Amino acid sequence: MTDSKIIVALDYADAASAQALVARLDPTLCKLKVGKELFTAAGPAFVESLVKQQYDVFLDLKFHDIPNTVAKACQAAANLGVWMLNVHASGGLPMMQAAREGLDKAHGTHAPLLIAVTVLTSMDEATLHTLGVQRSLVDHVLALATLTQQAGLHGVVCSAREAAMLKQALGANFCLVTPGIRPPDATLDDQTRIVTPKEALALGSHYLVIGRPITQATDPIVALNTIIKNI
Ligand SMILES: O=c1ccn([C@@H]2O[C@H](COP(=O)(O)O)[C@@H](O)[C@H]2O)c(=O)[nH]1
Repeated sequence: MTDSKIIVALDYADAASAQALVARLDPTLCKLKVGKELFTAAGPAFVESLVKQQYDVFLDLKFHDIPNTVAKACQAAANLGVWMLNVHASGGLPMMQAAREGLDKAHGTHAPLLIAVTVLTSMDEATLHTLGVQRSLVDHVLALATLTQQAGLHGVVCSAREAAMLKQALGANFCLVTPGIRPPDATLDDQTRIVTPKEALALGSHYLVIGRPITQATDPIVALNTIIKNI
């Protein structure tokens, strides 16, 4: 277990490419995130291999289904030994409560942190409105995060732009995990609600999820160390 606040998103097409980077990293330097691309390609065995290499692993599969299915999926994820996993808050209170209860049954005191995605950091307010959501993006994030806290989850995925507001509304212990992190000179890619690493921590993010600014850099280790130095 490292106290690093950086979670490197291992968004690779296969286990070999991901492992090539992992072998150059150090579990004391950062945590790792496995998302839909790598999990679909490499499966649970690769997640377990990262855990065996002493990494804290965030399994970012964003479960969203009927409560029973999500509860069982969370149990299966917990059995891989991951440090954190997530569901979509828009699955609603019964789904999130079932997820939490599923984890309680699976792992007792060693249960992973369970968090919920509010509004994806790629999404802006106009896109949110096309889904029929009429309130502002910030109000929607707050409503989903409040529901997540009511369900007894440990925190949320949000943009660091919403971190200060959520910290004030839901308390300093409610975990804020923020993707959409971009160093000052980085490209936006498909993210819209971006924040620099230093600013994200100042705003109250507990963990920064960083993918392409590290993985697509000419030298990912140099990119990671530069970010660490700047924060
Ligand atoms: O709202 C969200 C939720 C998850 N993500 C994930 O984080 C990383 C970000 O990667 P970058 O390359 O730094 O953009 C990626 O794995 C997403 O699936 C997110 O971006 N936003």
